Amino acid sequence: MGETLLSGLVRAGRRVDHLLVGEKRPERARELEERYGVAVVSNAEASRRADTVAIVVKPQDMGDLLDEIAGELRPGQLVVSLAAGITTAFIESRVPDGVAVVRVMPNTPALVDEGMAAISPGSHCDEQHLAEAEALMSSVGKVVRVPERQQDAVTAISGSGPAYIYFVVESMIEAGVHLGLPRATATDLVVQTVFGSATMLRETGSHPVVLREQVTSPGGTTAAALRELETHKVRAAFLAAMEAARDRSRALAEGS
Ligand SMILES: NC(=O)C1=CN([C@@H]2O[C@H](COP(=O)(O)OP(=O)(O)OC[C@H]3O[C@@H](n4cnc5c(N)ncnc54)[C@H](OP(=O)(O)O)[C@@H]3O)[C@@H](O)[C@H]2O)C=CC1
Ligand SMILES: O=C(O)[C@@H]1CCC=N1
Repeated sequence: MGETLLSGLVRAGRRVDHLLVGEKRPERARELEERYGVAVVSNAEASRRADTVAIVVKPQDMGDLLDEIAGELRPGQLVVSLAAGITTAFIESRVPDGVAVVRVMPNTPALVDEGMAAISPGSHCDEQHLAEAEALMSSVGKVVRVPERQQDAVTAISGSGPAYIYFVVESMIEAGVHLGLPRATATDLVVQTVFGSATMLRETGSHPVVLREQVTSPGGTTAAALRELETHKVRAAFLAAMEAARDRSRALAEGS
């Protein structure tokens, strides 16, 4: 996710001499320097020199990382965390008083500038800090502001969401192959169908039920398929899956 954000900032025209990357593995540091022309430095140096520090380590590594950089941070600086589950209160408790913290939940379509990010302010954040975080994430897609109490649900919906869509795509391609289509044909059909459907949702603004009804001819093929999806409780499965993701996000906050 960190490289996705970095690549988006570079694509969006941020000056590479205004970006610093903290990376601990030397071979990975060289790779990032060569690929993007950015300076890769220690986490401590990046934290000392940057006005905005974006943290994109796993939630389980967050405590150690904050302990490593806390001594370099100063009041007024902005820390933007992209980690699932980790609360602004947790970060604020480990950095100097007055450091502003914004919690962000991004997603991987940021790699093609079609990301969806939700941002929430911590307790020392002013409008300027929030606007800075918004500008950062706007480089790679759409941004909404949400109260922090909604971030676990956001994580379950849009943070993990791309994986559910890929799962559906994968399942439809497999079904196409079962029905006798060449795999390449099935893949083209499914990918364009998902892309076209998403574009219709965004461009018409119509409710998905309305769009679904337009496809569903009386007594036709779609009605036959949808009845099977209901029989197999796919709607209930989606609800259970997203509750599980929300609960996992909450548990990450507790360090498990
Ligand atoms: N993947 C996704 O779709 C999304 C991820 N996120 C969040 O983004 C964060 C990263 O997730 P993801 O990219 O999937 O995970 P990855 O494991 O791919 O990336 C985490 C990176 O952090 C590096 N890292 C760990 N400790 C340090 C350290 N002390 N200093 C510098 N780098 C360090 C790791 O390096 P190494 O490999 O050497 O250990 C690794 O490259 C998580 O908090 C996740 O919740 C949020 C939304 C979506
Ligand atoms: O699976 C995860 O924990 C991360 C957070 C959201 C998407 N990926």
